[in-house]
Order: sequence, then C-alpha cells, then structure tokens
Amino acid sequence: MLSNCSSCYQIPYLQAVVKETLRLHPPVPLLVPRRCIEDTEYMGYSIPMDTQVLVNVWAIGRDPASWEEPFSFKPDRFLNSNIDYKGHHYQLLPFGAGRRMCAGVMLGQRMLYLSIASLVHTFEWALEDGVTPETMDMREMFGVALRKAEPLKAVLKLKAAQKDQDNAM
Ligand code: HEM
Repeated sequence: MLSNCSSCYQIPYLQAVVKETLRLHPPVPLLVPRRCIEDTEYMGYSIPMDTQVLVNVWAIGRDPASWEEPFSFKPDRFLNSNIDYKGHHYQLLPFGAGRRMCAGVMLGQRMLYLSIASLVHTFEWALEDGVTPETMDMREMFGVALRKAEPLKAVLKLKAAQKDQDNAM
C-alpha cells in the first residue's frame, strides 16, 4: 500500500526492484558535471582548479568492490540492507548527492512506485515468443540520459480481476 510517508511504504520488494534497476541503469549516468573550485588532492590524484569532474555512477553501480555479482539483477540484495539513494550511500547515486542532488527525488520515487505497481497490478507481463530474460536485448545507449538501445517489447494481457472490474463499470 502507498502512503504519504516515504519511510512507511509497505512495498519492500518493489522498493528493492527500483533500487536494483537504478543501480544497473541510472537514467543520468554521469550526473551533472562539477567544476573544481580550487586545486585539490584526492586519493592520490591532483585535480587543478576549474577541472570539470564527471561522476560515473553507471560504473560505480557495477563496481565489484562495492557489489557482489554486480552484473546480476538481484533486488533481494536490498531487502536486509539500509542502502538507499538519498545521497548518503556513495555506491548508489542515481539521484546524485550533495547540494546539487536531484530536487525531485521524492516525487521521482513516488512516480516510479505508483506507475510500476499500477502496471504490474493491471497486466500479466510476458516477453515476446522465443525471448527469455537471459536473451533479451539489454544494450544501452549513452547520452546525458541513458536509455535502452532497443525499446522493450513486452506482451501484455489484462488481468482477469481487472476485466471483471471494467465489465462492472
Ligand atoms: C527517476 C526519476 C529521476 C532521476 C533518476 C533523477 C536524477 C537526477 C540527477 C542524477 C540529477 C543530478 C544530480 C547531481 O548531479 O548530483 C538531477 C537533478 C535535478 N532533478 Fe532529477 N531525477 C528524477 C526525477 C526528477 C523529478 C520528478 C524532478 C522534478 C519534479 C527532478 C528535478 C531535478 C532538478 C531541479 C535537478 C537539478 C538540481 C540542482 O542542480 O540543484 N528530477 N536529477
């Protein structure tokens, strides 16, 4: 059930699916560029003032130093974990972090929960004939925003309960 309070949604698995999806496929893979405001030493690197810095959250989300089996889609990894995308856990930054992090994170997450829950609740989902989760085309097209190279092709059937509801109207 969706409620007004972000910490009391009763949808743990859906939340885990959203986190896992944003880990592997962050919509803004390099965040918004930063500019270094002074000469800086960071982890052995010298970063001169005015350098443009890009944070590759796409790569961070697939880094084996941070994630077990980083290339597998495993929402369960988030079920007993406090890792969130609110900008405090640097291994998961689909909305960025710091003072320029996404201003719409709360609205964005609500839109994701509501739209995915509605689609799953209303339709039976299947892949096209002959396509399996292992063989589906998951190639991505990079840009400021990340998207699937080939659009998702899914076969949708209205669920029986939904049909009964529609007929009753
Ligand atoms: C799934 C949905 C969304 C994702 C993944 C997303 C992601 C991002 C990212 C990565 C940034 C840059 C953060 C950084 O560089 O640290 C950003 C900035 C921003 N986002 Fe979002 N966003 C989403 C939805 C929204 C929505 C729904 C709104 C507003 C209604 C919004 C408004 C903004 C604004 C205003 C900024 C610029 C913040 C600033 O520069 O101070 N976003 N978003």
